[in-house]
Amino acid sequence: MIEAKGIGKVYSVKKKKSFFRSEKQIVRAVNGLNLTINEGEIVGLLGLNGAGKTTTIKMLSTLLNPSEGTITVDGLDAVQDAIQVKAMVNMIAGGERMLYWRLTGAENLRYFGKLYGLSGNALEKRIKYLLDIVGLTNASDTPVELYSKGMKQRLQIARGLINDPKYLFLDEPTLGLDAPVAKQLRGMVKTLAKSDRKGILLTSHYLEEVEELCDRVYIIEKGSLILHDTPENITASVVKDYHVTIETSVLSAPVQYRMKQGLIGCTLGFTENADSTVMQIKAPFDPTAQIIDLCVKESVSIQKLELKRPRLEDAILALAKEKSA
Ligand SMILES: Nc1ncnc2c1ncn2[C@@H]1O[C@H](COP(=O)(O)OP(=O)(O)OP(=O)(O)O)[C@@H](O)[C@H]1O
Repeated sequence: MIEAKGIGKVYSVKKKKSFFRSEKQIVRAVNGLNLTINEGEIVGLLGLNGAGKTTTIKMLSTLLNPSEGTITVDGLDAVQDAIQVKAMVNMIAGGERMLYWRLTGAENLRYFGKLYGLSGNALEKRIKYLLDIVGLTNASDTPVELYSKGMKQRLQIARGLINDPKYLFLDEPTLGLDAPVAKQLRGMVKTLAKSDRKGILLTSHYLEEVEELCDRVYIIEKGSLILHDTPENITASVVKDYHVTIETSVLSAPVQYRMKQGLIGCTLGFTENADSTVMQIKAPFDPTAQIIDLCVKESVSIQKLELKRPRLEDAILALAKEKSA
């Protein structure tokens, strides 16, 4: 398990006051953060730009020392035992950083493998295995500058796995990727956690991705934790309403009345068209089954039904609105 206790990071930056004078300024990027990542678990780290996500990941991956607090990785201290900890973690950033474009895919992995002390047969076997699992075997001898965005990102994943880390930090892994490529990558991330039992920390601005992948989510603002729970609980605690829009055969006034009576706790609105009625239902629970039952009972034919359930995105937007009010 990775356990961060009360971690903080303070940057000292020089700000120019005039042509001759500059002044030291303190930026508190992370402030007293507690966080855990277990094996086989995908944990999300969310926050607006500048909230402190990258700084947190850099501290967890030993690239930066915390100014305060402690980080342990399976009981080892990330500062005192940094060499052992480095071998157990790795980071994959989205976009096109951290790869050498003139080198081929295999050459990139060879370079990074050597940085982790791998060599000879063991390194070649690892490169072959990784290129295979990310589907780049046929492109292994092609320079990375000729790769598509999706291929580069798959190579990034292979690079992040070169030292077979137990814990992986993914900073915006699907940034700028087309929907099918992003979906394929999400599948890979799930397999890494659920089959290979790696502990994963993920930052992403795509909240649907976070909702799909993450077991737990930390939301930070200005370096401090504001919420920590499962995506389902966060959504349920902030957004209460389900919205159903249903288009049916024309509903007479008595049927509309019985619908209102039957859907206890729901708010209903009706719009009459020439040959159909559109019902809009708002409810603090998913009312779909009840609506269908009522339609069957009243011999009403359903032409279209659309359910909008509360989403993590709605919850985050509501939280942001609450904070700025
Ligand atoms: N090297 C640095 N020197 C000084 N200040 C920094 C440095 N790196 C980050 N900061 C500041 O620390 C704060 C947190 O930045 P950080 O990059 O960790 O946030 P983030 O949540 O990853 O943001 P984004 O989503 O934009 O990547 C910001 O105010 C940023 O300007």
